[in-house]
Amino acid sequence: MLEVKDLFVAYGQSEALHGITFEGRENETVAIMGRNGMGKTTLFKSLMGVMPVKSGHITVAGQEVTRDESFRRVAKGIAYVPQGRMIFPTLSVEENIQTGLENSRTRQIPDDIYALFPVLWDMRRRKGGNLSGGQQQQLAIARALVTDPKVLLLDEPTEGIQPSIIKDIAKALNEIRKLRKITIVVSEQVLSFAMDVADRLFVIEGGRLVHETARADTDQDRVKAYLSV
Ligand SMILES: Nc1ncnc2c1ncn2[C@@H]1O[C@H](COP(=O)(O)OP(=O)(O)OP(=O)(O)O)[C@@H](O)[C@H]1O
Repeated sequence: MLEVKDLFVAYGQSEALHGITFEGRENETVAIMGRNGMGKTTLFKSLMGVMPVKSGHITVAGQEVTRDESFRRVAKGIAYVPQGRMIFPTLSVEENIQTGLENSRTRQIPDDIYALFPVLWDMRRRKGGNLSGGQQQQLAIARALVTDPKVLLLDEPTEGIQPSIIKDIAKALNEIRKLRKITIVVSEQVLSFAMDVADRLFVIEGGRLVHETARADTDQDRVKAYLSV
């Protein structure tokens, strides 16, 4: 569903990704694990078209998106939940979700969104900025989902979120995949969360994927060693 082939990305003269290749299959969740500064955010920004690609290819459901602007990628089926969530603090929860519907014919929020995140229904008139970190994360996921993506990208969804809520987010991601059979790609530093949601795990280090493992075969100590400084 998502194919990434030999991706090179640079900040000016400084190359940050040195040939990333992986795929996310239909109805599969993959986790990209790595410490701060290893290239997770750069990878997600280049998948979403926020950062240009130097060379390589990105395809979604067989369609090339490598040189597309972000809004075209959304139309072709990618949705993005950025690091730090980036919700609109002064808009209501409902309005925040509707910003995801900007290019669709209806402003109607599909019922299954509130079924996935009942707390957002309870809070639909509140300002986004008044929600807790975990609720804002759910809001950011809801906003991404209304575009009906084939591929959902989440950059460090557990960052700054308390452990009990991390479990709720894992549950929601598993539910989303079950209902929609989409591809989910999540970047993470929390191994227990990745083990809860991902079918396959990759480790990124210094802008390269250095380790790949299926969940069932995961040597957790080995992955932890990559994640510790
Ligand atoms: N705006 C920038 N200009 C130059 N170099 C950058 C810039 N942003 C990131 N980098 C470099 O690119 C590399 C990858 O950074 P990136 O932010 O993708 O890492 P990350 O794994 O997402 O870390 P974090 O968890 O802190 O977001 C790092 O070496 C970083 O210093």
